[in-house]
Amino acid sequence: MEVERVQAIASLSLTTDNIPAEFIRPEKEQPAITTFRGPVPEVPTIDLSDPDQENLVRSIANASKEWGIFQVVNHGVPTDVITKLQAVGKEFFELSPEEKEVYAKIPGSQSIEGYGTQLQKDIDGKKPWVDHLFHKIWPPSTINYRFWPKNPPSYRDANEVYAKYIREVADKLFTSLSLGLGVKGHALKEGVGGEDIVYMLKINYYPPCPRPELALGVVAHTDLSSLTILVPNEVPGLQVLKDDHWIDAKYIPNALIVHIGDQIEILSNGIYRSVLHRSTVDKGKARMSWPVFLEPPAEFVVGPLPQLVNEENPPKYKAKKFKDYAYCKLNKLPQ
Ligand SMILES: O=C(O)CCC(=O)C(=O)O
Ligand SMILES: [Fe+2]
Repeated sequence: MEVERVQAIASLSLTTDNIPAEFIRPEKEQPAITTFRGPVPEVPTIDLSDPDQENLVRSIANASKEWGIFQVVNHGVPTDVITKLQAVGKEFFELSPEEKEVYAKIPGSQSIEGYGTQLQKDIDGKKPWVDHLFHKIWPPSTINYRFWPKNPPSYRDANEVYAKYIREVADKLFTSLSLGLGVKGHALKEGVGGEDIVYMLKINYYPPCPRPELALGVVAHTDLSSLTILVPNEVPGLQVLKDDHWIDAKYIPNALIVHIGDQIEILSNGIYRSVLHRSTVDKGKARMSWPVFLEPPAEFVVGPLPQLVNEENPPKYKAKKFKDYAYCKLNKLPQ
């Protein structure tokens, strides 16, 4: 069966100024109705180059407890590395449909890697306004270059360079997050797989949408990962649920957006929170984002850190292999 890409639906919709009914969210989800417009606190921004280590640890820990999301600036990834990552991803999505389909997900495969569109509708029978490309960028032994676009030719180099820098940012985050829990600096990284952590890149491509007030890009969810480190483009759209309000994360050029994922919530026994978030779409411009999901290896068991569990603080989560956790979450089964 030929899969319908949202990008193709979007080009047809441009002439009709309407979108197919399966993209119209129920009112309880429509961004025009549910986005909070009052005065709102802002997603915290953290300067990763802060020489005051204690202050850095405190800010990261507070943001992860109160928000489960923060933006980082002065993170050490050079601007041109981010610009190239964005440029080659955008060039890929601007290729012809035939050229992109070469990288399509393999039907029936267990792997999420490849170019794709969410096929199953959600409980309301609705679809998200987004296409994507998934592929691993680290460790080298896990990479399948079959899913890395050959065009543009600099795609591979741009992604390899980004992977190298983003690992340094991740290490720094894991250390601060661990120290913020009062455990050894390496505890969280080791707790999600250490050097075997899988870096899964996703590119989200949200085509322009004639009725952005009715549709959603990615619907409300928390990430399965340990951490997610995301590069957005200049079109705002990320929203987070804070104190029961959906609020916009502002676009800060060259900042990276860090999400606490489910695995860090579990390891911290609920001290850090994985953030509920979603994305909206734009009428005139394509929004894009490049999240990298830092995932434990499939067979790796994640559970609350023993250092954080005692009689007063019993474990709030079961220890589970990551693949079993992911299976239950994706199939909406109890954990
Ligand atoms: O595009 C965004 O900003 C959010 C994407 C996202 O949450 C996801 O792909 O998991
Ligand atoms: Fe997400």
